[in-house]
Amino acid sequence: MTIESPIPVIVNGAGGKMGREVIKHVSLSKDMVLIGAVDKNSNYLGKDIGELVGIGNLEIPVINDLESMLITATQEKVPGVIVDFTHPSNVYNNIRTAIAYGVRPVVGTTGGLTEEQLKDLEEFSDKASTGCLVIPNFSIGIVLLQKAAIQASKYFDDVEIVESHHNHKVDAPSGTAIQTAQMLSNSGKIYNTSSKEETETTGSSRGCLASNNVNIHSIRLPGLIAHQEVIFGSEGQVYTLRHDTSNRTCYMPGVLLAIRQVTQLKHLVYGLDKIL
Ligand SMILES: NC(=O)C1=CN([C@@H]2O[C@H](COP(=O)(O)OP(=O)(O)OC[C@H]3O[C@@H](n4cnc5c(N)ncnc54)[C@H](OP(=O)(O)O)[C@@H]3O)[C@@H](O)[C@H]2O)C=CC1
Ligand SMILES: O=C(O)C1=N[C@H](C(=O)O)C[C@H](O)C1
Repeated sequence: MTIESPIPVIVNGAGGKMGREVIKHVSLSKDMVLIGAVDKNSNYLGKDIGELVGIGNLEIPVINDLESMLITATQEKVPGVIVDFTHPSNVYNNIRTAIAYGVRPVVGTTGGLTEEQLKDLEEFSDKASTGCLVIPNFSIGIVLLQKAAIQASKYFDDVEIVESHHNHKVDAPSGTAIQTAQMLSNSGKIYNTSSKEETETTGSSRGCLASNNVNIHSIRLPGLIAHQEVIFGSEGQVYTLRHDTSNRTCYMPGVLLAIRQVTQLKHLVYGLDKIL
């Protein structure tokens, strides 16, 4: 019987809301070993990440130097994985740098990749034969909502998305809403053509127009975590699909699955639905 080495995992954005959950769950997973915690927030630098997230000393200080962490990962027996929950402004560079070092990225950060950048990363990952997962939403509930929305879109020609998040979110619309609109558009259908030509008295009252004319509306309020409604309408009826996040642990089964799956991949995959 061969005993497989645990997957070495680095968490980037380790001190943030998502990073802290990932640290806890990776530390509890027998087939993974946490080797590093990166965060640029100076409040966390030098502190032990285990102490910071409340699970006891792990002897892993938070550092700000991503590249030196990636070099450390290359010295491990098996290829490492880096989980990124940071900020839209740096995510493209983080992914490229990780792939260049042969460390597989699992990316949850939203709002930071243009279509061109995603395409470039696809090519780069392919050339390097290094797996990469870019996942706008790690919850199973959203995957199921999106599947139901694709079904419903065969019968409804009018649809709008309302996404609501906590007021610390920096990107709008949410990555999940953009992905949902893209999924609804894969059929080629152009939505909402029945609406009258409109005048917006105050700017953007009708939200933004995403793929194939799907409107997305973004709400930001304290007290919210992450919520999405996909609302279909036709003559005499409204059909609403809704997902609510009450706790960030809902993302963790998806994150752990992604860490395991990315080690088996040699190219970039977009979306949790593709690896379930
Ligand atoms: N895919 C999914 O299922 C989910 C995705 N997300 C996405 O994940 C991202 C993070 O969310 P969340 O944890 O709530 O955000 P937080 O702001 O709570 O955490 C992000 C952390 O990363 C740090 N950071 C910012 N820039 C860098 C950098 N260049 N290098 C290293 N660390 C950095 C931040 O520091 P500082 O405080 O100084 O900015 C902070 O400590 C967002 O894009 C969000 O939309 C969130 C939930 C689920
Ligand atoms: O910032 C968040 O919180 C979330 N971001 C992701 C997104 O933009 O879709 C996923 C989830 O909605 C939570």
